[in-house]
Amino acid sequence: MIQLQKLGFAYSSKTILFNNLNLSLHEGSIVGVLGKNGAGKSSLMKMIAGLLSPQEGTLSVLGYTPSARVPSFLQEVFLLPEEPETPSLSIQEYIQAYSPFYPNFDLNLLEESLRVFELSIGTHLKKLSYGQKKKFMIAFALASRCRLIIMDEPTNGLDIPSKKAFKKLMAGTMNDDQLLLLSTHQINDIESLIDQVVVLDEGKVVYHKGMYQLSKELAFALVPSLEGREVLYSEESVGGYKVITPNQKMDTPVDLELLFNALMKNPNKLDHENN
Ligand SMILES: Nc1ncnc2c1ncn2[C@@H]1O[C@H](COP(=O)(O)OP(=O)(O)OP(=O)(O)O)[C@@H](O)[C@H]1O
Repeated sequence: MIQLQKLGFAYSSKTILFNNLNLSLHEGSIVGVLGKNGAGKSSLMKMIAGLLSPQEGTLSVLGYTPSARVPSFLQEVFLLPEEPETPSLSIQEYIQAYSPFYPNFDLNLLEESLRVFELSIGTHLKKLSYGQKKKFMIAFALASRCRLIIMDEPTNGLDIPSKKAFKKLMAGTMNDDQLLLLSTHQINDIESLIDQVVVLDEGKVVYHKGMYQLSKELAFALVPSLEGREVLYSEESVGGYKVITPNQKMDTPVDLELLFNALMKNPNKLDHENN
């Protein structure tokens, strides 16, 4: 669904953001995009949605060149930015005004999501808090039933019950012909949700792997000492060391935060896809 080849992008000649970026993503997945501040997560998402145009390489999304922004492409791609701007309308009016852009819009799903998020359809958007507005926009994005849904930091501003509701909604509503791309620093919010992880660093994809494959290859544990172990990465922690080791015996839950820290220290240490 998304193919990036040898992509190059710079906001100015002094700051090259992407240099030879390669990535291939297919439908039927929920993909988490991780990276340090300024790694380019939001820029990449904007590029995939056609709001920025790469200066080098090729980018194809659903068979389209995103920056051409043809209507049939825009109907199938929903980008929810980190700070969504909403017009001065009630939730009901917003739905009436914007749902016709999406041919597969699912009003039942929207109503169900509003119920889960405890939002009322008659409320004016200007009266919503930041987190409530965010929840409405998440609900609307899901209800668009676009084939590609992109969410930049979706859980930012959500309280703990809402984060739980978010995960439940995401896991229960995505179809096999859809791709959900999430960027976040809130790794714990997406750990159990995503089935692929992409890590950006220094203008490149330094890691891209399915969570199942990851748990087959690597083990994550808390151990009292490092002695006598083949350790790929370790971090001191309460009670000993958090370690990543080759998985030789059994699958352990993936600790994405530890994986991310390990990749930031040395992207080559873990098995990587340095396209
Ligand atoms: N409109 C812009 N003009 C110039 N530089 C920009 C612009 N937008 C972003 N940048 C720069 O591009 C780099 C990547 O920014 P981007 O917002 O894509 O990163 P990010 O990974 O989403 O960061 P964060 O995690 O902090 O949200 C940063 O160095 C940023 O300063």
